[in-house]
Amino acid sequence: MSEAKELNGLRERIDAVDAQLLELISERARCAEEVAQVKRAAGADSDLYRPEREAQVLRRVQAENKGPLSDETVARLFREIMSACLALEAQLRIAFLGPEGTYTHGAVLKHFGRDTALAPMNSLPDVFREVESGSCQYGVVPIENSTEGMVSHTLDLFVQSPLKVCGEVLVRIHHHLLSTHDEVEQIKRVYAHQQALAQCRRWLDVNLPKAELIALSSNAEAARHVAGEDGAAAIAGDTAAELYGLKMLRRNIEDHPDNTTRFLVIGTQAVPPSGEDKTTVLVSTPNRPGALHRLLTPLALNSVSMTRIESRPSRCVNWEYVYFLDIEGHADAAEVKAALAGLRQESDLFRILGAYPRAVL
Ligand SMILES: O=C(O)C(=O)C[C@]1(C(=O)O)C=C[C@@H](O)C=C1
Repeated sequence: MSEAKELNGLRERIDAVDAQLLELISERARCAEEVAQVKRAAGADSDLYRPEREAQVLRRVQAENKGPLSDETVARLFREIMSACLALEAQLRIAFLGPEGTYTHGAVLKHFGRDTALAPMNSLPDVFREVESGSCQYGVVPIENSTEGMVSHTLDLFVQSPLKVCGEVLVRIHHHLLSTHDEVEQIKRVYAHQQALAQCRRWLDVNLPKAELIALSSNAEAARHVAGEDGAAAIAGDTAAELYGLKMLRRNIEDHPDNTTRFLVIGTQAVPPSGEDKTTVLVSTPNRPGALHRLLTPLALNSVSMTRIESRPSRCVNWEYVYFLDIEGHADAAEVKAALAGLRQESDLFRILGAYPRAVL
């Protein structure tokens, strides 16, 4: 068979599959519209977005995937299908630390897909405020980075805010050298956020030892800047490259390849169990010997695993601290409930910040 004939045959098969896919995706979208009607009839208008259900759908398609596409790719495709289906039910507005093109913007797209309205904010307090006021239903904020540690500003904002944690997003931070030029040799100046310059220090020393390094307020700002400047490159991620139409001169130039940032989704919704969940609590204890030990004992007694503990000054009394605990399991699960009851007895301040699905993507 000639190549053209073989290609034609395969393309006919692809066309037929696409027609079926379109029919099935449309059928799925019609189901989502009906789901919205059922929710509205039950008065559950505000909770059209269901994080626990989305996590279950994504986990199921990954478990059932037989290839050749990777589990990650299949989940990403279904992420976008669900995002489009949800957009038929309601238009979500998501606040995040802007400008567009930041890694937080990347986290929003990864978690919610592309069918939401974006509300880039100038500061983390603005993100909390937008969600508290109801202008945005959800917000996405950075909470910790595997090399830089906690984002203490975010933790402090939780102490004052009534908002809940509705989800988590893990984003592998890959820094790329972006430019309008084709060759690294053409680059005389490199713009990026101070942290990104530091995280690519070794690569820059070896590959662009003579380039001037200029710190800007964000990597996205750097990408926007170089789009119009000769001899310049920015260090930024995929989202910024796409947004500003820049070429990837070199990919993954970070010195530590497994640099990951964890983001939290904040909102007003209490999320039911998804089957694989986490709970974040905020507690404080009086400052006396053995207080922290006593505080954590109920977790051990109920075989509940703590994955993280962070302390922050309480800002009410000098040398008194509040603790943020991440524990495995949903706050409604029997053993977690029992552990939290014990914890509550040992603490002055006790708040469940949220129980939410473990990150899937
Ligand atoms: O199952 C629901 O509650 C739906 O609204 C449907 C659906 C989906 O497309 O699968 C859409 C949005 C929700 O966030 C969860 C799932």
